[in-house]
Amino acid sequence: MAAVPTKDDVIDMQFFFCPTDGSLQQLIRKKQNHTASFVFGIGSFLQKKPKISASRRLFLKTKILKKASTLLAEEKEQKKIDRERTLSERVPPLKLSGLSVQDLQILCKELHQKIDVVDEERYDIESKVAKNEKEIADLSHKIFELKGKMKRPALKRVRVSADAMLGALLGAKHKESIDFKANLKTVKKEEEKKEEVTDWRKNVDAMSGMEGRKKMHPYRFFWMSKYKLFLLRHGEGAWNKENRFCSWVDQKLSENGVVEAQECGRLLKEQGYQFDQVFTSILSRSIQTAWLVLEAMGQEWVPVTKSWRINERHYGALISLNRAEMALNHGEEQVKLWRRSYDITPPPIDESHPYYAEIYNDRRYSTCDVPKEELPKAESLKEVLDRLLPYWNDVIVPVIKSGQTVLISAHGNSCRALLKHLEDISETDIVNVTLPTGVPVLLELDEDLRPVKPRQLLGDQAKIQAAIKKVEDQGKVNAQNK
Ligand SMILES: O=C(O)[C@H](O)COP(=O)(O)O
Repeated sequence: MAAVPTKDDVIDMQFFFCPTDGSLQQLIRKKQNHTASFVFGIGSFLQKKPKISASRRLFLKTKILKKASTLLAEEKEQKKIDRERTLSERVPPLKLSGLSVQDLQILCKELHQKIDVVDEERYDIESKVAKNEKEIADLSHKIFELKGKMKRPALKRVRVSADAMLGALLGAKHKESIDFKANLKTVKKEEEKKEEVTDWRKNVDAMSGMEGRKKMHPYRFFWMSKYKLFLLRHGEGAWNKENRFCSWVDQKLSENGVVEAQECGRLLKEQGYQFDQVFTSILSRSIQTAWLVLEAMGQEWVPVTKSWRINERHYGALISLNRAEMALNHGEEQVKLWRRSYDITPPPIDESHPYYAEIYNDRRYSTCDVPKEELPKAESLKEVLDRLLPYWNDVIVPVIKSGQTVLISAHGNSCRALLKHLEDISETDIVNVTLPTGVPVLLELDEDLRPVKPRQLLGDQAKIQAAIKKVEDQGKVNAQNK
């Protein structure tokens, strides 16, 4: 029995800790009725006690996670038992004793025929699934391109009969025969029909609710890339290598990090990019990365502006701790919550923390646009975005809109926060965004700074995927501290 929940389960559990977000709770209840209602109950309980201290809340959350994990494991075990029981009912063991050679041959033939039929059905289903998946991917891509760029027509209430509702919920499937070839034909018919009605470009005004008002410029449907923006997570830092939460501790780049930054600069140069302004945090690893990139590009003269608002997320009391050890002590799911959730703030740093004095006595934090006492003591990703947005809007946006190409040499989580804002990523989906070190992210934006296409991580895609996985795995118990 698996004691540790799967990735999906973990995501489910993250939702439990957003008791103010009704839609997420519903999703959980749909997925894991039993566990969800248990945790939901405690979540509501927590909500009713706003004065609860952060450490107490953390303690309770950890307990809840453990309980939820046990319940999930029990559910899984139960499902396994049910599956085995169903299989033994439906597939009785073969009785071979007393059969002649001829009987055995006939039985073999029959079994082969059955296998052929099942195989054929499997093949048909797989093709249908692949076709649907492709269609979903195409539609998602279209949604991505359209998101935020057209006014959605106001939805009207319509009366739908129970039959029609059932049809809408179940699709055409409930009327179809189980002849898969016939189904494939049906799919084709549906597709042809869909193409007719979804050719909305031919009827742009009606579909966008624009009749009688200012017409959209036709090019709005081929949103042009007006600005290019580059985000960069600094090269590997000394503590990335040791798998410790580094955050506001001012670690320098590791040897590998230096190479990563230089390679990033060479790649950008090869691809012919030029920067007009660079923004960094006030942490050395992001500044060092910017310098190395500009040096490799031969663009050392480009102005570099620094702000604490671009700093890495403040990991509070977690600073300097080893992620794999934390996973061992608190569970991988808890570490993932701390690292990737949107609005969970880790426990705050206090004066007893070994790095408190080093951080807050550092002269650089006396130069910030907020008094030192008001600087964060721990931050969720949401809080990172809250402190980053004013700087983005007031300082960086005007530079980009003046036509300058900007590089933001920042950190894993300050980049994630900005991506969430620019790409309008949901609180649920941002959990799955992880950036590798030293890989430039190119965003192509329209005149209102909305992305016109998906972000591009520049470089060897296989290496980038492996690097992302490595960062994700840092929060696992057996993470190698290479
Ligand atoms: O602060 C750090 O240690 C990293 O730069 C970011 O860590 P994370 O990948 O655990 O968010």
